[in-house]
Amino acid sequence: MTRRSGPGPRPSAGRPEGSTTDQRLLDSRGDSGWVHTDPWRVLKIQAEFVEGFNDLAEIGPAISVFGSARIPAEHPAYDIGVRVGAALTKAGFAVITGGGPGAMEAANRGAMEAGGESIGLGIELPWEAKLNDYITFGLNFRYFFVRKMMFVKYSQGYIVLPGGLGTLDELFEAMTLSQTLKITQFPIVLMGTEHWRGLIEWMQGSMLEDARIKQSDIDMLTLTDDVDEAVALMVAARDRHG
Ligand SMILES: C/C(=C\CNc1ncnc2c1ncn2[C@@H]1O[C@H](COP(=O)(O)O)[C@@H](O)[C@H]1O)CO
Repeated sequence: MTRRSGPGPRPSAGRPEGSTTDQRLLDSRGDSGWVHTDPWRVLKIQAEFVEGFNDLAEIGPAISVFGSARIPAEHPAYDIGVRVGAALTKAGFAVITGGGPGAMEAANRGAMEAGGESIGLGIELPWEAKLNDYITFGLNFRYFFVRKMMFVKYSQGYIVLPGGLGTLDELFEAMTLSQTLKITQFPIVLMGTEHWRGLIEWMQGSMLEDARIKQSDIDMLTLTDDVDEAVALMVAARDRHG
C-alpha cells in the first residue's frame, strides 16, 4: 500500500508490469504453484489491513461518496459531486472516495476547496490509476476487498452518485451489510433520481414481488436530487448516534 499526504507527487501503485496483486491472488486457475504461495499472501493482506487501520484511525466523522469514474468535469453529475463534497465539509464531515477520476474527483474537489479533509482510498488497477489532485490524505490499496472494508469501517454513511459496476458493488455491499445487521444506523443516499429510479423500480417489481427482499431493504435507500437533503440525512444520523 502506498500513501500520500497533501498535494504533491502522487504515489504510483507500486506494481510490476503486466498484472496487479488482486489478479495474482484471484486469477490463477490451473497453476498449482500459486497454491503454495497463497498462504504467504496472507501476510501482505494482513499488512494492508494493519496500515489502513493505523492510517485511518484518527479521522473524524466521515462520509464516503461513490460514483462513476468515467464522467468528465463538464458532466452535470460532476457539479453535484463537487457540491456534495463541499456540503459534507461544511457539515463537519471528512469526505472519503475511491480517489479516482470522475465523481470521486468531484467530491474530493468540493471537500478540498471547502477546506475540509479529503481522503482518497485508491486501488491498484491494470492501467495507470493515480489518485486525483484534490486529496489531502491518500492511500493506494492492492486488494479491493481490503479497501472496500475501509470505506465501510471509516464512514458513517454513503452518498452514491450515478455510476457503473464499481459503484453498484460498493452500494450493494453496504446494503447487504445493513440487511444482515453487520452495520447499523448507516444512511445510504442515492443522488440522481433519473439514474436510480429504474433500479429501485426493478427491485420493487422483481426482487420484492418475488419475496427475495423485504420492503425494509428498499427503505434503507433515500433517493434524492437535493444535496442539502442528502447531507441533512447524514447529519441527522450523526446527531442521533454520536
Ligand atoms: C476508469 C478509469 C480509472 C478508474 N479508476 C478508479 N480509481 C479508483 N476507484 C475506482 C476506479 N474505477 C472504479 N473505482 C471504484 O468503483 C467506483 C466507480 O466505478 P464505476 O464502475 O465507474 O461506477 C468508485 O466509487 C471507486 O471506488 C480511467 O479514467
